[in-house]
Amino acid sequence: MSRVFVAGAGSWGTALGVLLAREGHEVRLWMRSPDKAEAVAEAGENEAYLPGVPLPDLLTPSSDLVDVAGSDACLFVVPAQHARHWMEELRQASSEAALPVALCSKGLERSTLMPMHEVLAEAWPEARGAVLSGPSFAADVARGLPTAVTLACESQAERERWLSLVSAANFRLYASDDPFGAEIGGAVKNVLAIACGIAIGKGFGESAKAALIARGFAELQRFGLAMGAKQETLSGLSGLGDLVLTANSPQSRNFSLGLALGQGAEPAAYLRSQRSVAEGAATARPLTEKARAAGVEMPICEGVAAIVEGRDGVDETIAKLMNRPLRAEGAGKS
Ligand SMILES: NC(=O)C1=CN([C@@H]2O[C@H](COP(=O)(O)OP(=O)(O)OC[C@H]3O[C@@H](n4cnc5c(N)ncnc54)[C@H](OP(=O)(O)O)[C@@H]3O)[C@@H](O)[C@H]2O)C=CC1
Ligand SMILES: O=C(CO)COP(=O)(O)O
Repeated sequence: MSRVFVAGAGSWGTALGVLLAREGHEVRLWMRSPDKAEAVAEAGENEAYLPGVPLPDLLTPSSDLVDVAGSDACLFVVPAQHARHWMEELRQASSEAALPVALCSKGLERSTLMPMHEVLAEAWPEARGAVLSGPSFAADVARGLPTAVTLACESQAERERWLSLVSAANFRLYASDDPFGAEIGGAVKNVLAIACGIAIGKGFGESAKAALIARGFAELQRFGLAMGAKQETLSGLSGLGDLVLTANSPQSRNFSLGLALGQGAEPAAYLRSQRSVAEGAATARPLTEKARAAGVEMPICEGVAAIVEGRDGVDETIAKLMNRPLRAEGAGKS
């Protein structure tokens, strides 16, 4: 039995906390609001983010960051744009402990264009980072449905510890030594899922969506390889696997955002109306900036960035994509 601190009590943090507590681990599920922690404890359920899932006795909701100090490991599940601040707070609360931290958030930091493991290295340098990412809707995992994800970490010993800590009967972990590749897949697929939602929202049909998935995956690979990710990671669970899940399901917040935009919703108003996070909206611009700086073309992601930031309309963006010069297929350069 281990003591695990789960930082972030949205749907994914809650589902992971429930999973670990069902496996017999002692879980602190941290949320920033003391009132919410009290309400969740009283209800025995996180009604706002994961309704209908009873919290096991071994899971304690808490708003106290100092609980991280006595923990054996930390799962970090705070949305990407708020990650740095809370990593710094956790560092302080843990007295700069060299704690194993599995990054479970999927996005790039807008102000620095950094993936989460680079943010962690700056904000909490003593922490021993790993990445947990793959096709896994919180509600599916909480219901105990069969799921498989990637656990990526450079140290083999650390990987093995994570595998034995987080694996459960219906939650299968595959090990990888490529944390950067695992993170890239999760960040890029969210942006591509918005594009697929837009296509369905516009009524373009399944053929258009399949084309976006295939050409979007070419973008994901181009970008990932240029950044040093491994091909096998990009075409594994955390890359292709998560793209297939997210780009095909209204259960995805990113796909749903795209669906609404395709049906005419105004991006900023839609995003303001949602309690849940659609990480692709914030990641689209840093992703395309990073790609441009590396000389990598990502026309679909560029289009999504322009739409979610209100720089271009859906119809103009689609016309630009369809009128690009004809070229050979393949991940290639463009
Ligand atoms: N849901 C899923 O199926 C999966 C999600 N992920 C990833 O997990 C991460 C968390 O997403 P998810 O659990 O779905 O989140 P949800 O959309 O379910 O909930 C949003 C969470 O963000 C918190 N939050 C909002 N603003 C802040 C802030 N300023 N500081 C700290 N916390 C804040 C909210 O807390 P509050 O209530 O206090 O506002 C709430 O806990 C994302 O990166 C997502 O991509 C990964 C795999 C699966
Ligand atoms: O990352 C996810 C599933 O793997 C969840 O996707 P959404 O954030 O789009 O809901």
